[in-house]
Amino acid sequence: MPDLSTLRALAALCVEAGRVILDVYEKEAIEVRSKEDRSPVTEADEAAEAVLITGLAVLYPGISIIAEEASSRDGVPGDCPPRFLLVDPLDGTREFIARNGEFTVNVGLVEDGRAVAGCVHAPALGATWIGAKGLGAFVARAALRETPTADAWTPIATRIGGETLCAVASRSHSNTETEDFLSTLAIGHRRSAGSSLKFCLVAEGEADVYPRFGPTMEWDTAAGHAVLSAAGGSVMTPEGGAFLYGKVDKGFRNGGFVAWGREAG
Ligand SMILES: Nc1ncnc2c1ncn2[C@@H]1O[C@H](COP(=O)(O)O)[C@@H](OP(=O)(O)O)[C@H]1O
Ligand SMILES: [Mg+2]
Repeated sequence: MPDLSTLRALAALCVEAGRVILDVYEKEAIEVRSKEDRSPVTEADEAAEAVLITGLAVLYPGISIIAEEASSRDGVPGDCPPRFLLVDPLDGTREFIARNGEFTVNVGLVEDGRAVAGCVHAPALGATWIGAKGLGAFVARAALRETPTADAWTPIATRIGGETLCAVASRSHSNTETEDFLSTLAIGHRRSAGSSLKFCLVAEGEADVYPRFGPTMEWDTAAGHAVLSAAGGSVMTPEGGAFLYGKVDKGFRNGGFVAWGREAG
């Protein structure tokens, strides 16, 4: 289990990766390639992942890392230990290309199938969220490219939904299952957001529920999941079971989930 100083050091590393991303974001033209699965990738994804892999080897020596770009290059590993890190260096590549600022750097720590600690950093928003089981969740807002100081961190917590709920859903990916699910709830307000920022909106008490029935990979969700759980929320399978990590047999692919501002059960 990490302590607060390790978590802050993890945030500093994510901000460092974010600087590399902003270097590309601020260029006049962003070069975009298509990966084998036809999803977009840019030079920022690869450069940021290299920064994270180097830094994580120092912060978490000896801990296996499963990262998006390495996995799309070399394939996902055929097994994984009980404790490992999931890295998505640039979640929301479509938002990055659209230049709407809603992309994030994500590092999540998994122990025995559970997302227990994580950091989500939004380089173009200057916002960083951290959280860990037993430590709580925190946000820091700083100038772009600046590492948050130790006193910049404010505790965050989910809210108890009122009569109607605020739902948050993907800006780029939705489907009829998501709409069908939302139609079963008393939704008073809807928001869209790209990437793992949706977990952070629920973690900060700005939304109550984030349903996702479209495909995601484990590295897309572990960091945001850890922050949300530490803030008092939960992520469940659509059937109400625990949403787990290390799904080697599924190639680290997630099924659908519903993220809530309240605890499981
Ligand atoms: N068909 C698909 N298969 C697997 N993952 C998908 C997918 N379509 C979208 N995603 C995942 O959804 C993420 C974007 O989420 P959102 O729509 O909430 O912003 C993408 O992250 P990347 O941008 O890191 O590739 C990608 O991993
Ligand atoms: Mg992603």
